[in-house]
Amino acid sequence: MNPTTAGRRVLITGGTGSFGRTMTRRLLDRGVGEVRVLSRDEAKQDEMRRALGDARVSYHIGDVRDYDSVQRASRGVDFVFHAAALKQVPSCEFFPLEAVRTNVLGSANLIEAATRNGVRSVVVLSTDKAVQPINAMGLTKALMEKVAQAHARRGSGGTVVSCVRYGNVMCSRGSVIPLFVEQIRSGAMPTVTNPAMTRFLMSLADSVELVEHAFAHARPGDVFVRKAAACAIGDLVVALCQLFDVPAKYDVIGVRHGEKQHETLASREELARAEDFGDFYRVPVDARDLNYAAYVTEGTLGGRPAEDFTSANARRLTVPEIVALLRTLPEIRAELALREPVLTQ
Ligand SMILES: O=c1ccn([C@@H]2O[C@H](COP(=O)(O)OP(=O)(O)O[C@H]3O[C@H](CO)[C@H](O)[C@H](O)[C@H]3O)[C@@H](O)[C@H]2O)c(=O)[nH]1
Repeated sequence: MNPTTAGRRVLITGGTGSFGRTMTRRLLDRGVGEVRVLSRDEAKQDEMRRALGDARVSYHIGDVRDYDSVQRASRGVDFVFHAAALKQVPSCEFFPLEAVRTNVLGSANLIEAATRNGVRSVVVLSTDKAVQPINAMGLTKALMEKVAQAHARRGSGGTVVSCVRYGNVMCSRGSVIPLFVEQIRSGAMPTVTNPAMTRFLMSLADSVELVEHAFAHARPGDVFVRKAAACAIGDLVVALCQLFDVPAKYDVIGVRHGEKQHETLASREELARAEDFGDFYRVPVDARDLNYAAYVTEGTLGGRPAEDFTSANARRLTVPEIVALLRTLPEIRAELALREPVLTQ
């Protein structure tokens, strides 16, 4: 990625979020010409502006729901990382149309504007919840992927649009690890929905690496999936309790709206046509055209479908492995340093 973004102009939608801030720093380190941050919240932009203090970053207030916002923000841009989304599962359950507006229509706006503005590559951030979705967040992210793939099938006029699918990004805003840490810090019992529930775990650095991989290798309509490891939520909370040296106890509160027991990063149908990159899968778009006979009466011989790739059958992290992983996270290291400086040495 290094040689190609140097001196270039990059737009990050949802740029003040965890991903956006990390990606911006990375791009600045690599000599990017300009990073445009597009987001709705001026306070977060101001905070980011003061934290970075770099004139190569410009801040644009706007909303991907509004075509004019993304049209203006993507003008003259070489590459786009599309991270703007409604991504909290419970809130999307209550406001599904809001999720449609941001995740589906907003993404369609962005792809259209980027194509018209001659952007070379757009990487769209998706989630494991988009596979065999059961909640509004996952359903809208699945449709977002479909919009990206339909764009690829139409012939993209030089703009390569690809998707990456993450699992849970550890310590991202509003996610469970910061909540558990806060509960442990305040002496409250961690609240566990279901200890046997499993999730793929990724660090922010892993997620940025996946986007960079997509950026470097994408063909139109590709979906990139990292072969992430998973953990049981009960093990995650036990690992945190060990790390902070408190008794491993928690309250079981029951599953929230729209939650799955296990997540799926790639379906067996996708895996049957996926290309194995070692740490990643590349799932190419099904590029057959609308010649119905080809797949209604004639069909295509495909490979034998593999199993789905799920957080239940992925490599399961043990408690000591989760402890080791948590220790690598800057947020956890900072928290440990406050409590017991010796632990971080
Ligand atoms: O008080 C709580 C809250 C959550 N959980 C559990 O912890 C796990 C992780 O919950 P998060 O809220 O951190 O994450 P979700 O899996 O619900 O969804 C998250 O991961 C997604 C990717 O799969 C998206 O990134 C999404 O934006 C983000 O909220 C889940 O099994 C959940 O049931 C608890 O045990 N106790």
